[in-house]
Amino acid sequence: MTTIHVGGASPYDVVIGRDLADRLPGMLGEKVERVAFLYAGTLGALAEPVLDRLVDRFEVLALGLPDGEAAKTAAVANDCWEALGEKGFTRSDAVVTFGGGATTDLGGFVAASWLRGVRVVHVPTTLLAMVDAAVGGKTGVNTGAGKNLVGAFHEPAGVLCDLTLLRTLPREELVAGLGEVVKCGFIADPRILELVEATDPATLDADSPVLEELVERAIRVKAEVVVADLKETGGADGHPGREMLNYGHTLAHAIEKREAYAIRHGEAVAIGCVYAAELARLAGRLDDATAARHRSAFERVGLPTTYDKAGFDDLVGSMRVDKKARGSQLRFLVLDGLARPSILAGPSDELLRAAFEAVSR
Ligand SMILES: NC(=O)c1ccc[n+]([C@@H]2O[C@H](COP(=O)([O-])OP(=O)(O)OC[C@H]3O[C@@H](n4cnc5c(N)ncnc54)[C@H](O)[C@@H]3O)[C@@H](O)[C@H]2O)c1
Ligand SMILES: O=C(O)C(=O)C[C@@H](O)[C@H](O)[C@H](O)COP(=O)(O)O
Ligand SMILES: [Zn+2]
Repeated sequence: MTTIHVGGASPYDVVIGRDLADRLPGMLGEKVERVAFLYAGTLGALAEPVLDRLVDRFEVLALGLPDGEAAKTAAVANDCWEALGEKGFTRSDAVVTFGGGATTDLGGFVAASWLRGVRVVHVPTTLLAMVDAAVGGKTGVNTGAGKNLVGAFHEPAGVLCDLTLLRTLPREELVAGLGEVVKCGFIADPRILELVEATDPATLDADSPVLEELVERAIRVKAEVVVADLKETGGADGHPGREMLNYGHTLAHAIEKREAYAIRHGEAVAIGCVYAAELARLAGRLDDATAARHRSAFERVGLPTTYDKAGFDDLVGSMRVDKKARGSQLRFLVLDGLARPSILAGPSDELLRAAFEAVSR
């Protein structure tokens, strides 16, 4: 078992290991009386051991949520608020989330907004949620205009990454999670890329020690970044700060919207990172070999690196509501080299299009 401490004004621990359900009540603390257990509704059987531990110690309100991205709506958040209101949840009560990143984002947002903020502990059940969504306090829902446009920063009181929960995760979901892991390799920890390149991707499963190392490394990357710049206001000396975690996401979120969320987030991130690498290469900021390594690393684990050529105009429209945009200016997180994140502000239409050609099919 490994514990990664995430410092800052509201510090917490991310515990990574196996069969961790017994640790959950302790993470909630002594003062909590009632717990709202917000879980992905399709995962009832998987949630049972965790729910049992909660029922032993707390009064529990269990709310099954719609599966995946369908949970990330204002309407679902509202249903949760109404349920908490009916039970009279107070500020000394807490939320526990159990599911993938869509569940932790929605549940985190409910916790952030109920009474302006109650404790939340995340129990992520996908690789993606373990290495990314459950850590760092970004919570939120989608709107008609795009992804994650309403939300709040609300750090968890703890995160429990029980790798045994990944045993039932479909292969494509595990692969999607590797998209965010490989992203961390490019922005901050090249050892991640070496591990991915040296390992047969088929062996990366819930019981793989290499997967465990990848999980730990990706969480360390995220923890270090969010401690330095929780609210994404930027780092010192022009360093992009937390925006570095958004590598590949400008295009990724636009693709997800265009696909009505039928593409997995991690898949879209892979395409988005290859696109960002092409932008940087064509702008003369990234060498050819590192750009090519993007394509090979994401493809090696089974992720897509190309997208429908016809989508360009629609995607550019959606990218304009990306949170990194300022006024009419698009801003992209790019690399000036391996693990050297920086910002490309106001790229020309020609550059946007040329880079898109390189990822088009
Ligand atoms: N807040 C953040 O910092 C952050 C970071 C990255 C991603 N995200 C968000 O996370 C979401 C993507 O998360 P995701 O990839 O986990 O997708 P998801 O939550 O949609 O889960 C994917 C699918 O896996 C199923 N599933 C989950 N755990 C399972 C298990 N153990 N066994 C069997 N099936 C299981 C779910 O029911 C769902 O159908 C996106 O909405 C993305 O925007 C947020
Ligand atoms: O934690 C962050 O910061 C990230 O950007 C991590 C991303 O992987 C994640 O998908 C996040 O939800 C994107 O946030 P958004 O601010 O672009 O909505
Ligand atoms: Zn992401």
